[in-house]
Parts: sequence; C-alpha cells; structure tokens
Amino acid sequence: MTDQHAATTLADARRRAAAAAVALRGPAVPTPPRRAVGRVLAEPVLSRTPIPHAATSAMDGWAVAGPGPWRLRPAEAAPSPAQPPTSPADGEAVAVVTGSPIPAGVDSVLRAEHGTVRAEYGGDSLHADPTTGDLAAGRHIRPAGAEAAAGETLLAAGSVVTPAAAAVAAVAGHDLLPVRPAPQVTLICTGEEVITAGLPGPGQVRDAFEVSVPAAVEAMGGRTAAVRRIGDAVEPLVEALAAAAHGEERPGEATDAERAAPQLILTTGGTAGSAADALHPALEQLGAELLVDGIAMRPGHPTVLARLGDSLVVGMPGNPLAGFAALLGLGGVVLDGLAGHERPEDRRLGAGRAAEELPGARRGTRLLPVILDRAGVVPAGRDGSAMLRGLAAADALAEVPAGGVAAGSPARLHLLPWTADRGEAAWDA
Ligand SMILES: Nc1nc2c(c(=O)[nH]1)N[C@H]1C(S)=C(S)[C@@H](COP(=O)(O)OP(=O)(O)OC[C@H]3O[C@@H](n4cnc5c(N)ncnc54)[C@H](O)[C@@H]3O)O[C@H]1N2
Ligand code: MOO
Repeated sequence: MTDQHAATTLADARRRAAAAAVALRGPAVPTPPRRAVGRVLAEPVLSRTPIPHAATSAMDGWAVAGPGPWRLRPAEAAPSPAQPPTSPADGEAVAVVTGSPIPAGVDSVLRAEHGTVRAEYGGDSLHADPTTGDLAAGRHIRPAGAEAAAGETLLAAGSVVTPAAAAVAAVAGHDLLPVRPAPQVTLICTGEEVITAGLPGPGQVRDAFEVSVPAAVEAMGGRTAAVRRIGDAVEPLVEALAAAAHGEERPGEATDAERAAPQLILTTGGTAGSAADALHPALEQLGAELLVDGIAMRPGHPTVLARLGDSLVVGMPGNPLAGFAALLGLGGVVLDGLAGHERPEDRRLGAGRAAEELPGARRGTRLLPVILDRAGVVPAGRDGSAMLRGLAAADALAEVPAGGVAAGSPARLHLLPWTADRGEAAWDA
C-alpha cells in the first residue's frame, strides 16, 4: 500500500530511476549513420580524415597559376570533382568546377563570371576581369583540413546523433557509429473496464494509454515493441510481466540492436494498493526489487519503479493524468538512462516564470499542466487526476511545491516530449 508519508520525493525517485537505468544499459551496437539518428553515442566520433581531405575549389571557373593572362589548358573532358587536374605550369589555367580538387601550384580560382576566354596564340587564353578580387592568393580554394584535422573529435560521447551529426560522421568516413540501441518498451494495460473503441457504456472507460503511450515513448527515444491488454487479476499480470522480462515480446524479426537493447516495462492501472490492485502482488510473486513505491507527488503518487531481472518496470497509475505524471516524471528518466544519456535525471527540464499563481498540492510536489505564453507560465486548467484536457493543451508540467508558486516567481518545468510537434510554444516567456 502506498503511504503518502513514506513516499519518496520526486527528485529522489528520479535519481533512483537514473541510477537503475544507467546500471542496466548494455554495450554500444555499431550502427550505420542513417539508422543511428536519434541514438546516443557511447564513444566519441573522431574524424578519420582531414575534412576536406584535399584542397578543393569553391567556385566554377579556372584554377590559375602565376599572373594572367593565362594559357588555358585544353580540356580533355568536362571538368568534374571526380577528375583531379594535374598542377598547372606558371602562366597556365585549368578549368575547374565547385568541388574540383586543387593541385599544388595553383594560386587562386577565378570564377567563371570574372574571366573571358579568347582564341589567341594558337590556343585559348584566359583574361581576368580587371576589377575581380579572385586573384588574391588562395581565393576560392578550400584548404585541406579547413573543417577538421584527421583525428579531431567531431561528436562527443553521450551526445545524440542528430541528422546533422550523422552527416558529419558520414563525411568523416564512418560507416558505423557506436550508439546505444533504443530502449525497448512493453506496455501492459490492465483493467476489465477499459475498452479500446467506441463510446463507453456503464462501468466502462475508454482507454487513454494505448493510443498515446507508444508515441510518447517514441518522442522520448524509446520503441514500443509490444502492447498487451489484461484484466485486473494478478496471474495474467504475472505472466505478462514475466514474458516481457524474458524478452518474449520482442518480435521475431528483431534486429541485433533491438535484441541488445535494455527494456522498460510500463504497466497502467492497478497501482493503488487496495485488494483490487494487482501490481504489487504480481511484482512480489516475481521477486522484483521495488526501487520506488509511491512518490510524494500529485497526481501520480502511487507510481511504482521496480527492477525485474534485467528490465525496469514503471507502474503508471490508471487515472489518466496520474499515469502521464508517472510516464513523464519518472519513465522519461528511465528511458534517457537506458538510451545512454549522461545525468538522465537532469534532462527534459526547463524553467519559466509564473505569470499567475501556480497552485500546489496539500503535500508533496504537484505536477501541474501549464501553458507557456508570452506573459509566462500559466495553468492549463482541467488538471484533475482523472482528466486529460489540461495536458492536451499544455507545453510542460510545472513542478509546484506544496504552497504553490507565487506570480512572478520562477518555476521548474518538465518539458513535454511532444511540445516541438505543437510548433507554437512561446519559449521567450
Ligand atoms: N484506497 C485507495 N484508493 C486509491 C488510492 C489509494 O491510495 N488508496 N490512490 C488513488 C490515486 S491517487 C490514484 S492515482 C489511483 C490509482 O489507481 P490505480 O493505478 O490503482 O488504477 P485503477 O484502480 O486500475 O484505475 C484508476 C482509474 O483509472 C481508470 N483507468 C484505468 N486504466 C485506464 C486506461 N487505460 N485509460 C483510461 N482510464 C483508465 C480506471 O477506470 C479508474 O477510474 O487510485 C486512487 N485510489
Ligand atoms: O496520484 Mo493520484 O493521481 O493523486 O490521484
């Protein structure tokens, strides 16, 4: 039974979640850059070559050596970056395009618009526009190693492979990157009364989690491998937890990375500890280690964190906003820790200033759905434990201490992982 007085603080629960997740993460899996996007590097990425690896032209035009006018070397083929020209003699010019390697002996590149070719002296000669600045030494030549020397650290261990980072790594010659695989999630929804389509009849509620948790997990860097639905009895929950912990929920076509990935099992409902609630007895039967049994926060105070074999279990309360408080307040830390982030308990946090009073709970921390508007942080409203409208309108959950946050005071924020998709938050609040 969760006891509000015995419950751990949210900060402590997050620290325990971080430590447990970091302890369970496995080795890096060498992964092609395209598939490594979104993953966390376990080791730094060094440049395998100077970038660029040779001096190259920044313009279409002519590589010139010595003072003009120049004898234009007869073209054997159209210039191309794939056709490195040989060094021009003094007084010679050779046609180049953007990206053409520039051989030794070239002084600068004269861009095409600043030169004129005339047929003279039994061949073509090139004359520079007298006003051009292109004859300054090195003009329009990108030196070898201008962006990076060989062996230079391009991407730090612990950083996320963004699309741009994948591009840098590929340009630096990498075919595989040492990233940690995406944590795999199994979602187990409990509740006889929960239906997944249509309007709820008497004694029924429409499921809030199956439609939302996989996408929220994805936005937090995890992958939902399986969703199971069971009733309220203990035995099916024991079976579902055991199957997930043994990796039986991983699809047959799972990749090496997915098989090597650490796992988070999310359960919904059945946390509160009354005779009707299955999670505690199920975890006990399985010999799971309870790491957090209740958090001094509202909503979501019956949230559970347990270790089951090599998996972590986050028990999300069934009340919808309470379930999301567990997922966003604690589950995100677990996912970030398993994914390889450093100090996962400090990620996804932000700060804002209350534009009006943010009401607290009677005891403990309140996670309050808030909107960040131009004036500052304001409550989103409709924030009862069984409600969702406030969360749907919110940009963040404000961490409000007992007693509240007065208008004008700073508030700590847990940023919602999908906020970027809304595309409208006023971050200058
Ligand atoms: N005697 C006590 N009762 C309750 C306590 C307590 O400490 N002692 N805590 C309350 C608090 S706080 C919360 S939060 C809830 C937690 O409930 P459970 O995790 O045990 O969840 P259930 O009892 O299964 O369901 C609660 C509520 O949520 C609805 N629900 C469940 N699953 C879903 C779903 N997938 N989608 C939408 N709604 C769902 C369910 O129908 C119930 O209405 O317990 C309080 N009670
Ligand atoms: O955790 Mo419950 O959500 O306080 O109602």
